Amino acid sequence: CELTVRSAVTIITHEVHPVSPDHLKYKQPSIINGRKDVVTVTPWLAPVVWEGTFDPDLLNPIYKAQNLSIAASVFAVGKYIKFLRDFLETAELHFFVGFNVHIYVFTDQPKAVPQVKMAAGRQLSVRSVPSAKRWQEISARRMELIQELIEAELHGNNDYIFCLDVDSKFHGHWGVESLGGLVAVIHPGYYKDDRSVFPYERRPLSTAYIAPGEGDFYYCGGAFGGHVGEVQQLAKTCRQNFRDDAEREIEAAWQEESHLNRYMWINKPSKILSPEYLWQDFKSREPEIHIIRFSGVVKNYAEIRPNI
Ligand SMILES: CC(=O)N[C@H]1[C@@H](OP(=O)(O)OP(=O)(O)OC[C@H]2O[C@@H](n3ccc(=O)[nH]c3=O)[C@H](O)[C@@H]2O)O[C@H](CO)[C@H](O)[C@@H]1O
Ligand SMILES: [Mn+2]
Repeated sequence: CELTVRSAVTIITHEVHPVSPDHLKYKQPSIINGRKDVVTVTPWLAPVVWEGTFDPDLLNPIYKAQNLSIAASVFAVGKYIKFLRDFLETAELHFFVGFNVHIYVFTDQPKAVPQVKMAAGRQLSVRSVPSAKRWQEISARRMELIQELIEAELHGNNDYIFCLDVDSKFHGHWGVESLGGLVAVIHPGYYKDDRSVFPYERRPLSTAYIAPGEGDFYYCGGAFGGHVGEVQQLAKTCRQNFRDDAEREIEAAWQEESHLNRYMWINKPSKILSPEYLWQDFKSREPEIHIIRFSGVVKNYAEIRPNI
């Protein structure tokens, strides 16, 4: 697992300074006034994105000039196909509007993929995947398929990728402020908790093990992303570690989410997205959440999953 450790220098050298169009008009920045109710930078100096920390009038022109392409992967296997229409329709309204977006749908029912009208510059591709008997397998196998997708198709064609749960909808702007080398989303369920109660994998036998007193945040398995090269590394490592665990007959507490948390503990994300970027519909709104951008729908697990 420690093979995954790469020096922070590799990540920092990826970052190119932003170039602004000349004479761009936008609100004057301040280092005095701004969000005071939340932390907007990690101890390793990665920004934490909250509403009010970025200016789309400044960011959009900077990124527009780069002619970026953003991929998104979403899996809709078995009964989860029913979530796909809302996911796709709301992505049209909120997810990287005005940019080149390529959504890859992985499903065992290609014919059931809904026809959703997409704006110019946006496209959808459907990939067939077999079904599986256990939801844990479907969820964890995403890492393997994401790695293969990046290696087979994305290098050179897409700059960034986000990997998203299908049982969710967009409700608000999700755009270029979310881009970064390695991007993690803070899980909405644990961000006020002490790390001792995070549901990390706690058995030392697993490659996803995180010891008591370790860990930064609890990140979501349902949304993560970054440069395609970074996500390839992440997916490859998590897939390999999941397999190594399987050989020892151990499955991490939250499957690929546990492996992702282990990966992000060593490979610190270069940008962190606040829980605005993955909320849950059943949770009541908290005062620091000024906007909900993406949120998991309420679902009946017993009814939609192939196993309990
Ligand atoms: C919001 C969030 O962070 N959710 C994570 C959480 O539980 P969740 O309860 O959100 O997991 P889930 O049931 O939504 O499964 C994750 C994803 O796998 C796909 N799927 C799953 C089952 C199935 O029968 N068909 C299918 O297509 C689908 O894209 C779904 O969104 O923990 C899981 C651990 O395994 C994943 O890390 C999820 O991403
Ligand atoms: Mn989910």
